[in-house]
Amino acid sequence: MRWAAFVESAHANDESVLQSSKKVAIMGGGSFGTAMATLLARNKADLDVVILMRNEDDARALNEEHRNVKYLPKYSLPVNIRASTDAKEALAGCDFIIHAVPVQQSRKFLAGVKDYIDPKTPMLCLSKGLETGTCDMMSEIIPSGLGRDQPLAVLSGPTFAVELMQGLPTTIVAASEDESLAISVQQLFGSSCLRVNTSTDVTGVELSGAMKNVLAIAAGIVEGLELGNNAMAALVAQGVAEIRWLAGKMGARPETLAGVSGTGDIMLTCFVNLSRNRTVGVRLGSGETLEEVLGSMNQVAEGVATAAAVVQLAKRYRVHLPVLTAVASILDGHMDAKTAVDKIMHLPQVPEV
Ligand SMILES: NC(=O)c1ccc[n+]([C@@H]2O[C@H](COP(=O)([O-])OP(=O)(O)OC[C@H]3O[C@@H](n4cnc5c(N)ncnc54)[C@H](O)[C@@H]3O)[C@@H](O)[C@H]2O)c1
Ligand SMILES: O=P(O)(O)OC[C@H](O)CO
Repeated sequence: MRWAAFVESAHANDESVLQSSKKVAIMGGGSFGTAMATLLARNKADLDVVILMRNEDDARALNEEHRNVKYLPKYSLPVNIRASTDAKEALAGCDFIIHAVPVQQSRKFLAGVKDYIDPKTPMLCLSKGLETGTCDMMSEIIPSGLGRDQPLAVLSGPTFAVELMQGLPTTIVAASEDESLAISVQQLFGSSCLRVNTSTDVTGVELSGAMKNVLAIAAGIVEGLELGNNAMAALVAQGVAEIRWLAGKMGARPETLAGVSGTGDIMLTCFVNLSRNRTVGVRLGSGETLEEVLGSMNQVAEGVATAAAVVQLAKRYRVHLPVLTAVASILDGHMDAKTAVDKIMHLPQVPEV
């Protein structure tokens, strides 16, 4: 992560990508899709920012009231944001298409819209998680769902949607195997309230964004069980190591895991009550069932589905992940939270390495 003033960059504060862009579509009209749409619309007042929604009533409400009434009702949206339920119209002629559909629904969703997407249009993915069954990352789901390679960047970091809406200072990482695309994303989104760090470590950025959601559920469980601050700090440190062990074996770079999209997002999601994944954990630790928790939420907590994929990957890559595996066991009902803590505390005493 390089925030130093002395870092020379030929691209620093270059707004040419933003200036040449005329239309951007966002697939998925939830809280994060809406927040990132808002940043773009604020960056350029005559940019056509269209959110592709499923529900006619939600789209009409957004167009009439300039608010996302379901997910971010308190915030008024810039007038150059509009909603559409017509995928063909929304996705035609875009400079960029942003993907903000939850991970488990993405493959099917993409197969349904692929014919309306120009194969040359860069896709920018905001979704964080792993697909159950396949264990695929979004950088694998997107080409598979579209049935072709598409220019792709993934965006991940400590970025609560509501704080973006409030214009609070935020940093995100844009990762692409194509460095010039990552730089384009930086130029498109960069502003006085959003720093965009570029990276070519797609695997590192995606895996840390996906696995931190599982760790945040664990942190929430510790909170809900009232196990104290010592336990919380030890749990998160152990979880960070487990993410490093698995992601490292899968090709992630250590400096990515230590950076803003790794440690930064882990700290945010594990320690701050705005996190939906942490909230799931708090409620489970307080004695609610998973059915009760999910039944009362109208937003996605990606860590719930990703936990099972992490267990499969741990087996595939032969790494022992006691904390992340325990989360999956609690979620699938094989173990209660107190037993999981007891089991972890009775693991063999080990050297700190
Ligand atoms: N909210 C945040 O602060 C935040 C921050 C960073 C990343 N993310 C990630 O962004 C992704 C989206 O999260 P969100 O917060 O916008 O979720 P959300 O729960 O607020 O909204 C989900 C959106 O997806 C749509 N959707 C659900 N199933 C769909 C389907 N089958 N087809 C089409 N659309 C469907 C819903 O209608 C809704 O508009 C997640 O992967 C999340 O982890 C969220
Ligand atoms: O609310 P959560 O737990 O889905 O977390 C949102 C973002 O991923 C935080 O960066």
